[in-house]
Amino acid sequence: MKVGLVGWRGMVGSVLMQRMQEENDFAHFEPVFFSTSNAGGKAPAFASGAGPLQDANSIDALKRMDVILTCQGGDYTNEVFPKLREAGWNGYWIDAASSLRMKDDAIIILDPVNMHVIKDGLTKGVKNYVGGNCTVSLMLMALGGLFQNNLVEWLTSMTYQAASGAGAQNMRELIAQMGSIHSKVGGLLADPASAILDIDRQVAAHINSPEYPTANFGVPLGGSLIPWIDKDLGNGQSKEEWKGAAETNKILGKVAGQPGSIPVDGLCVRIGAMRCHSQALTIKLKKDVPLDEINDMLAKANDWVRVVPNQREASMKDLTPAAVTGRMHVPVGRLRKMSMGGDYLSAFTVGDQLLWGAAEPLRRMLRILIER
Ligand SMILES: NC(=O)C1=CN([C@@H]2O[C@H](COP(=O)(O)OP(=O)(O)OC[C@H]3O[C@@H](n4cnc5c(N)ncnc54)[C@H](OP(=O)(O)O)[C@@H]3O)[C@@H](O)[C@H]2O)C=CC1
Ligand SMILES: N[C@@H](CC(=O)OP(=O)(O)O)C(=O)O
Repeated sequence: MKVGLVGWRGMVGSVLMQRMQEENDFAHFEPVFFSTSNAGGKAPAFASGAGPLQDANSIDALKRMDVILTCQGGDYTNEVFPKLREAGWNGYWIDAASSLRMKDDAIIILDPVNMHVIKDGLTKGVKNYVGGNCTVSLMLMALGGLFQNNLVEWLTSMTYQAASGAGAQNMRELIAQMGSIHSKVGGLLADPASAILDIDRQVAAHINSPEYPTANFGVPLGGSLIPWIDKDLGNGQSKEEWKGAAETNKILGKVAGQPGSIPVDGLCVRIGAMRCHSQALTIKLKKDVPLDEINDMLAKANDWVRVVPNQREASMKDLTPAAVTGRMHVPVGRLRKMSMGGDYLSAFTVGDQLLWGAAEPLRRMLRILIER
């Protein structure tokens, strides 16, 4: 099987390549590396034997692939995908970008949660498989057990999303912002006798000054937060918030707003974490199920979810971006029945948005195709 890899040196692509090496994926297909900027250049060193980089904008070169896996981004997909299909290419398209997610002829892939939807799509001849929004995928990995047991009447998700979701330049900017705060008040900080309100005054003035590096986020993130992610839909909702219902339901084989669908809504916020998205969830259950049964269902749902006991020490140690960054497991904790009643469940979850939130579902889809 010839697999064309596009976007492999970007941030999502690099995480994907790392995971594919760890899982020995390259032993199972013939990789062909593409580039939008360096056609003819050398394939990456880890892919010994792969030929020179192919032109990612050449429909002729792309047409020779059985599968194309792209992390190049939505603009690339919008530009190349329609031309490729118009040219009669009938291969499998696996994509990290959101462009095709809601199309009728595309399936959103998250196999630990929706293998049945993926298998059904393959049987019906669907050729387009798209990774879900990171926040949605991570929420479903954490709460899979509740969905499997048809227990969710509705849910709200209040998010704490990392800088990585906005891209590599934004991660760099967050660090630059943190460093610039420190360099501004480093002298005062080193003096134990300095007044904290003097330090605070200088920090506040600095993060609101033109000196503070905000070219990518547009506003301060370090020392602050940004209560809006993605486009403004004009109805008070951000596009990131809209994806909650639209994508959750599509992943589960339902259609948001239609009978049988699950209402999902919330508020998406960017915070100064590097690459882990966190979410505080309020879940309205269809019935009052005892907490120990809920813990059990959640823990059994897939191999990556980890139920963290709802205790102070465990929550502070295991349920944070710092503890989860770069790791495959998806902890869920702070589980308790809320004061509104036994059918209201509170939860908090954290996940690496570049792993299960972006790269992992793609490589697993490729293995599903290879192993068919
Ligand atoms: N960031 C995220 O959290 C998520 C992103 N996605 C999707 O994945 C897409 C790609 O995102 P992301 O990986 O963050 O994008 P990047 O900007 O890191 O990479 C995209 C492309 O930029 C080119 N590029 C130019 N300069 C560099 C450089 N210095 N280092 C590496 N690559 C460079 C590469 O293309 P070339 O080699 O052809 O020059 C690369 O494939 C997004 O547009 C989005 O659709 C999906 C889920 C989450
Ligand atoms: N929007 C997400 C990242 C992302 O790329 O999402 P999507 O794949 O839905 O465009 C974030 O900013 O955290």
